[in-house]
Amino acid sequence: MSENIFKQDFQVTQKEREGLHQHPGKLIWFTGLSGSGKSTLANALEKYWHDQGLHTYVLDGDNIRRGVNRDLDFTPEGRAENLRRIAEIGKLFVDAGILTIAAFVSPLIKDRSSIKEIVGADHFVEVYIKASVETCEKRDVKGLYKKARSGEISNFTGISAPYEEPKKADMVIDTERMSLEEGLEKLVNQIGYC
Ligand SMILES: Nc1ncnc2c1ncn2[C@@H]1O[C@H](COP(=O)(O)OS(=O)(=O)O)[C@@H](OP(=O)(O)O)[C@H]1O
Ligand SMILES: Nc1ncnc2c1ncn2[C@@H]1O[C@H](COP(=O)(O)OP(=O)(O)O)[C@@H](O)[C@H]1O
Repeated sequence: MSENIFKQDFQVTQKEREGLHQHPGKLIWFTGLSGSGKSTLANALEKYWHDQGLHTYVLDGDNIRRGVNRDLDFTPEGRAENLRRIAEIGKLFVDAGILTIAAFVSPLIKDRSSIKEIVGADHFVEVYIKASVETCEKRDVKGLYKKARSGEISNFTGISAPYEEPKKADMVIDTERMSLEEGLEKLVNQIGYC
């Protein structure tokens, strides 16, 4: 099948789109436990950049799983396919010259390495949104930890499924030690673009 499919090039290139936007296309990848602060920080970062006139978009776990990836579960295979598709979607957004923030638990090192490979290291920034299981469980924003403890939800990251901490993240935002404002400031200063 794939030997009969050819890459089609178009006149307008990624570089030209980036030139028009006056910033590069990037995939800023947030990984961390449920409740660590990924969505909160993604929202704050997009709002900050958008207000500076930059071209942005957020890909978020819950939203993608309610739509394009609604057929996938939380088994290791389901998560790997979820993340593979998101990496391909992220690659398209980068090609469109957009500063894209992806907020996914993405618990396994091997899956995060594959994402980086698909998107390309030059366009990829890995950010570990760090908070302990204990803190996330205390926050329990959606009541999912309670359900995981009672066995109502299986394969729940941090409780009944693993989370592998990044060993070499480009950036770490520790939401137990930093306020939302401090986390946002660190992201903006270290990633740049404004
Ligand atoms: N079993 C299990 N484990 C982890 N998370 C669960 C699970 N079941 C449902 N949820 C909710 O789904 C959100 C995580 O989806 P992701 O696509 O980010 O997960 S993954 O990257 O494929 O591991 C996650 O969103 P966040 O809380 O925003 O992280 C949860 O709300
Ligand atoms: N420093 C912080 N940075 C981000 N969120 C924080 C911080 N401190 C507390 N929180 C709270 O933690 C919760 C994180 O929830 P959420 O952003 O939905 O996490 P995730 O998307 O990782 O599941 C929110 O209720 C948020 O207000």
